[in-house]
Amino acid sequence: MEMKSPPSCPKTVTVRRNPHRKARPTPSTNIVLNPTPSTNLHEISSFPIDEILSMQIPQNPQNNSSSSSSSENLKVYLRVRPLISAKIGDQAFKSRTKNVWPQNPLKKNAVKEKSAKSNRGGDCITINEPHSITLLPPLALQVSKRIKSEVYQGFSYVFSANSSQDEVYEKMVSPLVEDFLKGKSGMLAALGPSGTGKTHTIFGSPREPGMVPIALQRIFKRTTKSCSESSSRSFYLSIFEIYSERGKGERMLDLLLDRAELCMQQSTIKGLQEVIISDAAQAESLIARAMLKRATAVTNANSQSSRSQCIINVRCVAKDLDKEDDVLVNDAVLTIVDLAGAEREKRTGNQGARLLESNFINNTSMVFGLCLRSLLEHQKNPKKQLQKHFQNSLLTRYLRDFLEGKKRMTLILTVKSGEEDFLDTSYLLRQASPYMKIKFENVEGSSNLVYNKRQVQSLSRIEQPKRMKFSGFEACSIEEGKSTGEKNQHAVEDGKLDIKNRVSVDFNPVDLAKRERNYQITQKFAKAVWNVLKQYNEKLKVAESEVQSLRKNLSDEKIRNFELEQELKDLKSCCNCFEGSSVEATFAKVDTSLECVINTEAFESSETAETNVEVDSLNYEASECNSTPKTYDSTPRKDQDAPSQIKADVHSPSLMTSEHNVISEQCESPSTEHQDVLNQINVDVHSLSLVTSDCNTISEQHDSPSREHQDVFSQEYQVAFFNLEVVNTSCLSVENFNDRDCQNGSESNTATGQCINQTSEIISLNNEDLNASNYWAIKSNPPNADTADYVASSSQLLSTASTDTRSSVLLFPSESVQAEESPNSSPSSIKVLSTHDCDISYVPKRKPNLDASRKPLNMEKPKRRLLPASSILLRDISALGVEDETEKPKGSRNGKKVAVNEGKRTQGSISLLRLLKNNLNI
Ligand SMILES: Nc1ncnc2c1ncn2[C@@H]1O[C@H](COP(=O)(O)OP(=O)(O)OP(=O)(O)O)[C@@H](O)[C@H]1O
Repeated sequence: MEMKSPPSCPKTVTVRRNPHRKARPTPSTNIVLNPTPSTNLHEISSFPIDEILSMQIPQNPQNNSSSSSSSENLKVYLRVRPLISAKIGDQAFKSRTKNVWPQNPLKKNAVKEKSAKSNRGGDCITINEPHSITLLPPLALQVSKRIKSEVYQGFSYVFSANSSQDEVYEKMVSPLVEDFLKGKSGMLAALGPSGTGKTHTIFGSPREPGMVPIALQRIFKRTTKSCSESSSRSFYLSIFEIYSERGKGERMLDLLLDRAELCMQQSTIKGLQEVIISDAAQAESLIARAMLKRATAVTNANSQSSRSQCIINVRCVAKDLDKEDDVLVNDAVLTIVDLAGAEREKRTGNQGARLLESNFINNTSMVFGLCLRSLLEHQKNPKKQLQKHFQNSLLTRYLRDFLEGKKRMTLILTVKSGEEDFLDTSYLLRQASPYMKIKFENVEGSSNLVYNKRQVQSLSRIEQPKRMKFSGFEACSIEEGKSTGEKNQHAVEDGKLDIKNRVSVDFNPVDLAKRERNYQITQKFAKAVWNVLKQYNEKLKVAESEVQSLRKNLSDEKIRNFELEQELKDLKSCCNCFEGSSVEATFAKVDTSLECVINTEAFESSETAETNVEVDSLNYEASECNSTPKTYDSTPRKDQDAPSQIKADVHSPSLMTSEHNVISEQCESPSTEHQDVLNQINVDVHSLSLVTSDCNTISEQHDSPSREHQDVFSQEYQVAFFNLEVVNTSCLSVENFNDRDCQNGSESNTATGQCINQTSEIISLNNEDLNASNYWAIKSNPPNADTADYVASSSQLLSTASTDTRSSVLLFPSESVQAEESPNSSPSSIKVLSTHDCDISYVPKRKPNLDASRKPLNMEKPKRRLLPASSILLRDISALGVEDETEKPKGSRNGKKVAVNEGKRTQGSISLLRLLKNNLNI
């Protein structure tokens, strides 16, 4: 929308009450009429969804340690038992055969032959590197069964036949012991065929102590160095075996308590005696005595073959809380299991009860292997349920947490490298090689034994927000949490798991990492959404301010448009205004002429009297015709405001100022055609005394909409001073012109009456002081009784003043009033106060010089006829019975200015002179 400048108007006519309004600058937004996108706002960045989803959750160092432990695969070590010479083997065989069941002579010979062959043959195991071996089948098998060599790798370490016990301990058991001393529970299990050195590795011999003695020595060696640790910890030793005698079921026997029968409830063993151990020697002694109580037997594979599963527990108990490090040391158990070696009947040649024992041993080994397999499959495919094979054996039930991957476990496979051991070795390695892929998701490793209190609190806090709404992914996590919670509940019922175990059950590292990542993503997402919403909110506020400013501009433009339309109307009516102004100018000229006539006549009529009137100047300031847009008409205006100001300055020894300001306002209906007329007449009269009389008359006319034409409300005060006789005599004639249709002019009349009163007072004072005779001729048009009262009161004042001064005042009602109101009212309104010394000042009615051709609409409305005062006077005089032969009202016709010919007197003046002469007896 483009703003158009208003049309140029004449300066003398156009009054711009509402000047140009410039477009308001919109606050801080550079808003224009055609709104464009604001440039001061930065563009809202796109939502960083990719950034959020691609973020990486930094891992907690503690979690890293735990994850390292949790991601630790099952450590599987391989130890190859050295080959024993035939001699030694024979001696051993001879010595062992004493303790075994009676052997079948045929089988006995067969075993001897095979052992002799194995001793003669080479090794079937070739250690490629510390982590892999190659299993070579015997030639017979290669030929007959086309069995090829097998490579097994992935072992944590492969101990050769030359490896010492210490080397095995350092590389395999020492980490467990260290963790144990740090509070981490762990298990070491020896698994392998019979006679491959499991018992030798675990317990050893006096000359070659096994892992348990070395561990005890290392444990107490460490504790004795630090008095604080020894004083704060205590170690308990318990040894029991699971034995199946003659296939009658499994039994749990306490080896430290003379093979006392034990029972298992859930995962705990009731009645198990724990012997506190204070040093390594004591522990070794206890272990030695326990080994003597263990069930062993002589088999063809081993002269002293273990017939039971032996479990040794070394438990560390923290005495008090280390307050300095704020570390809570809990119980840690180092579990070492010496399994009974699997036996093949062909090799062992067992029969009877021993064969039943072999079944039990093989079954236990098989369950153990099944548990590990199930754990491995479960870890590969979490949807696959973890088979509860552990329920099939006391051993696996006891080692449930380990076999379910909740606790760290280490396996050592023992094998023999003889050719006759190829099948057993191959079977073991085939079964155990997948175990190396088993991962222990064991948070217990980091938090089970030694963990921070704050960590427990943080984990508890993570568990709390169950009221939060989770997505589908987290809902699955919750379901998993519930399942783990149920499991944990069982553990609580068992009374075995402590708080660290419960924590490990509820929060595995994978779930925690996922939850942490989801939480971080959700938090980032919420922050990003919040930032975007804030940006949009700011942009919305700016847009609202723009809309408001645009609305304001629109309203301003509407107003301006309306004003321009009004000005256009004013301009259209301006032409008519010029015509009206000419009419008003004519009025003014007529008045001026009349004034001159009056004054001239006054001079002439007061020939005998000493009249001294000095009129320095009569300034008639031109009437101005200003078209003011004060009134808003929908119809073209025909008459314009015609404020006229007439100033008459009359210099005299004294200054008398009479100022009459008449302000009239008309609130016109759309049908109004005439506007306000403001006439102000300032008369400055130099008189004897300084008298100032201000009369302000305000009249308002409220025209009914039905009236089509309005009369011009005008007030004119014409003042003429006549100084009569000797002393100054002031004769003030005030003529108030009111239209005949002015029905609501009470205020103006009232004000006029007040003005008259004031003037009367002034005159009365002058009369009293100066003893002068004043002749007042006040022609007014009282439309109501109020004005009449004022006139009457004024007449009274004047009458009192005129008693001494022989003055007469004539009050003339307007002709129209006389005509419309009542014909009888005119005599009543005409009061001859005095007939003595009458000096008449008359003001003829003015009649606008309206040309019918130029204003046809005004033809219907009553014209303002300005009749000469002489005609009115003659009419009044005729009412008084004064004869005037030649009198004929000679008013202005058709608005023509009455020419004032000083040399020729009008009929009115002649009649007036006659009347004055008669009254004054001149
Ligand atoms: N690494 C080794 N060095 C020297 N001798 C060993 C080694 N391993 C085993 N032996 C000897 O082999 C024989 C059998 O060992 P061991 O009893 O430990 O086998 P095992 O696996 O426990 O058999 P079983 O399962 O029947 O109990 C023992 O006499 C033992 O001394």
